[in-house]
Amino acid sequence: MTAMATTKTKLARVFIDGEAGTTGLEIRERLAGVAQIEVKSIDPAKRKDRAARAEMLSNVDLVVLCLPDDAARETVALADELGPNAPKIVDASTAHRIADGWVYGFAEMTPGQAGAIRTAARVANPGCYPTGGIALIRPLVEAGIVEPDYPITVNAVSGYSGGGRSMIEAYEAGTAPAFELYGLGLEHKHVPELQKYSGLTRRPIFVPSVGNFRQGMLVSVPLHLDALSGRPSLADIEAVFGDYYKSADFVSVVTGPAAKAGRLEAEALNGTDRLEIFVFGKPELNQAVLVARLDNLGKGAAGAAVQNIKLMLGLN
Ligand SMILES: NC(=O)C1=CN([C@@H]2O[C@H](COP(=O)(O)OP(=O)(O)OC[C@H]3O[C@@H](n4cnc5c(N)ncnc54)[C@H](OP(=O)(O)O)[C@@H]3O)[C@@H](O)[C@H]2O)C=CC1
Ligand SMILES: CC(=O)N[C@@H](CCC(=O)OP(=O)(O)O)C(=O)O
Repeated sequence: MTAMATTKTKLARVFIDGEAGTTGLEIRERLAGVAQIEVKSIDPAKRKDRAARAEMLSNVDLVVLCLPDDAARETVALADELGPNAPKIVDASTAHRIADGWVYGFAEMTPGQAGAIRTAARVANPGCYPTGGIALIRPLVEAGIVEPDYPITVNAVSGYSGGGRSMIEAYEAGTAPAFELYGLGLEHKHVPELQKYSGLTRRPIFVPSVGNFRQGMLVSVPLHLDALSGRPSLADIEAVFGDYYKSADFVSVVTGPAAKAGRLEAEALNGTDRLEIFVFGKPELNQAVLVARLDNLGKGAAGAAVQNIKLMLGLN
């Protein structure tokens, strides 16, 4: 008999804590297509059981937290108890986005960010709205066009899946409004990460809204060009974005007729992990509106999480 051993590549083991939730399901679907990853599931009856979760943590290479903030903190505490045997962590909740010891999981944010994610043990996945806002603001702050203390306003609209299971149920039962502004107390949970990673010293005003469509997102930033450093033209701003994202796989700058049409719908990137940037405006008025379009469940959540998981496991 030929002694030919079958060589089996070792798969990376990933546990999705909260795999039955909105974000967990999206991540699970995406990981099903990654040959080098084996997703480990917990007995659904034990999904909130501390001992069962601790046991799972000790048997995987990476855990993704798709949980409310308090439950995410609890899983991190369980991982801390494992010391050097703790798995790597990607946290999709808001709990650790500006916390020390965590790397912010927006790979295109700076030239070094993908490298930082690659070597990190703990990565905080960005919020959906900050993904759009930071993508628009940070390049202009770094280019010196937007001063860090410029009074920035960010407006945004999201599909209702952004609100998780309870909001999805309310919309699908027909009990939610067709459209509403919210966060009008100006304390939305995304403001701290939006400010920090955009590089702003002045707290931005953030006005989110939600409409009667399942997923899709537009994040917009109005600017008075004559109040910016160097009074840039629309073309100058487009050029900054074009250069900043020239090597990015998932972020692109849309120019030409689409950017001149003067209107934009929110659902065009649904089902993708991409983010598009548009520069609208009228030179004679010295006014511009920058817009980021993304799928809140794609680049705004699960797409970014899978991008981070792959980087952390050395798969891209
Ligand atoms: N929806 C979105 O667009 C985005 C959401 N996020 C973040 O991801 C996280 C999850 O959100 P989302 O998927 O929308 O929420 P969902 O409400 O859809 O899902 C949350 C999941 O967590 C489970 N869960 C709740 N408490 C515990 C616990 N103590 N132990 C174990 N499992 C628990 C829930 O189970 P059960 O229902 O049985 O209680 C449910 O399966 C949140 O922190 C959210 O902020 C991040 C980016 C985007
Ligand atoms: C429509 C809606 O309610 N959206 C959520 C944000 C969803 C999201 O991506 O935020 P996290 O990643 O921080 O959960 C909200 O405004 O709280």
